[in-house]
Amino acid sequence: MSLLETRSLSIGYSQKSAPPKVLQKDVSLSINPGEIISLMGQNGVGKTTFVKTISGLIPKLGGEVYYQNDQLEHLSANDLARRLSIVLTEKPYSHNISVLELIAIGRHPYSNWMGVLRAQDKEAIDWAINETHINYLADKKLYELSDGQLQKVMIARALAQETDLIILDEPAAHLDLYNKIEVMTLLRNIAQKGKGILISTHDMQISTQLSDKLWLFNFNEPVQQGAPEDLILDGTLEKTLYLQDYGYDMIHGSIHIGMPENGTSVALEGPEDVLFWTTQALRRNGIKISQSAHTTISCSQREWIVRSSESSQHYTSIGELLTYFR
Ligand SMILES: Nc1ncnc2c1ncn2[C@@H]1O[C@H](COP(=O)(O)OP(=O)(O)OP(=O)(O)O)[C@@H](O)[C@H]1O
Repeated sequence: MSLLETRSLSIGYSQKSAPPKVLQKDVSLSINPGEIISLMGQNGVGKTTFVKTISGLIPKLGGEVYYQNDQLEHLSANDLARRLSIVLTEKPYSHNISVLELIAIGRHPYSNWMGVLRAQDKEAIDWAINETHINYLADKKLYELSDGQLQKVMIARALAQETDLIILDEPAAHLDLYNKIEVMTLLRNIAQKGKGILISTHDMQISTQLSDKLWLFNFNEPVQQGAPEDLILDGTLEKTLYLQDYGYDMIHGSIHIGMPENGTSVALEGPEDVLFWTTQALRRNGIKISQSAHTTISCSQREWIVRSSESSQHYTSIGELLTYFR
């Protein structure tokens, strides 16, 4: 049974004295237990609107949303909070509460009418704090946290809620690489235990390395979905994100950011890792890599030899090599 399913869902906003602004229509998608899905698309395409619509925070324009076969409209706020936890990019309303108090809010759907925490609530809170490695922050007030620390705390709050489905809007936006990898690994482990995870993101590493599936939103086009690797190889990802003009590198899943070519071209040879970084540096400086060029660079771990018909020059770093072309 799907944890979440949308059937012919239309999302967007009603407007006074004008037809509704429809951002996406006919969206039929589902998340199964154990899946991590990344929702991607350009700015303004409707990702946050989709997340808010399926969470019942804003009204849909048409179609249906189901949680384990129950229609969203038929679930009470408490029922929904036991099935779905959300980490939005918006900051919490009050910054004057402690990390522990915020995470305890995640237990609200389970605690009694006075909000008293039982042993199992405390266990869930401890588990969430341990999994996100934020023990050292537990007693701090939210206003004392950095953006990245607050982000991990918000993830811990969602984990403490112990729902089968977790939705995260840009979970790594404020995280350094180490913490991002930690959170990605954590999400993978949680998914392996049978939870479903939906991430709205612009982060190519999260979407293509972490996710089982991508949902790609585009303007005035049907939603595309599939394994990231399939959508990369058939060109769908490149097209949906409008990367064609920037030379999307399908082999490394990265973009070439460089100067316009300046008329210089070189042929390169050497070990793969050195070639990769040498290529990046040369392209950034407008130099074209062409195996038929007259100038050749032979790379090794510590030496770059530039050979042309007139000369042969030795360099011991990429930084030095670039001086040859300047
Ligand atoms: N409350 C609102 N009323 C009317 N239009 C809105 C409202 N909120 C957002 N929009 C518009 O809806 C469109 C989609 O916004 P949304 O935030 O869903 O995009 P997004 O895909 O999440 O973008 P981003 O990648 O920039 O976060 C935008 O054009 C935005 O201006």
